[in-house]
Amino acid sequence: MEKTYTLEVAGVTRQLPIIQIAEDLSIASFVILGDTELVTAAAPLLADKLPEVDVLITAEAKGIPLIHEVSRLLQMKKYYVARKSTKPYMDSPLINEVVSITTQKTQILCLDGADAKEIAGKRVAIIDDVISTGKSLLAIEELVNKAGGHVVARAAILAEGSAVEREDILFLQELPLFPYEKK
Ligand SMILES: O=P(O)(O)OC[C@H]1O[C@H](OP(=O)(O)OP(=O)(O)O)[C@H](O)[C@@H]1O
Ligand SMILES: Nc1ncnc2[nH]cnc12
Repeated sequence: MEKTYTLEVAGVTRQLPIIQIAEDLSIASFVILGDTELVTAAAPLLADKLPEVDVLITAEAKGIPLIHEVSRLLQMKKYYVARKSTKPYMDSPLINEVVSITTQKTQILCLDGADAKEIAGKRVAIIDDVISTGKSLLAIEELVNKAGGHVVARAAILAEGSAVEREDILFLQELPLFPYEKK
């Protein structure tokens, strides 16, 4: 039978499948895409924790439903998404490399130049579903800095592994890593 981890967050319980991602490491897979109940339960709690900010930004893909709901609750008319590929409709995108705990090949993060212009000089909150190694967070922060914005908050539903020790992030719940778990 599949091993699972019971996550309780924002009054919602989920059985997360434990998935091996490296020879010596498994994670409890947390996928909020499609999970309306969890996103709508977690977003107001995160929104309450945020300081005053001008704009919100996330990275494609799993942060998108969350940032949408947080933005809606804060009555912000727009949010920003750093994409994982460039598109022909982007105007001079800013590009950075990103490696996350689940990354299997080099990925990029890019911010449309038109969005970058709007972020310049703004107080920015980075929103994500989970912060683990912090590399995705850092890659987004570097893009915001390149755009001339100032990151004033870093928020996620979950802090995974050693991220729970960070004092510069806001989060609702901890998620353990599973080193040397055998299937
Ligand atoms: O702290 P880190 O180790 O960087 O991990 C956190 C990142 O990993 C996940 O995205 P993932 O890379 O799995 O991409 P996806 O959202 O496109 O599925 C998550 O949405 C975060 O952005
Ligand atoms: N536990 C997790 N599940 C899915 N994606 C992740 N990215 C970082 N940690 C993750």
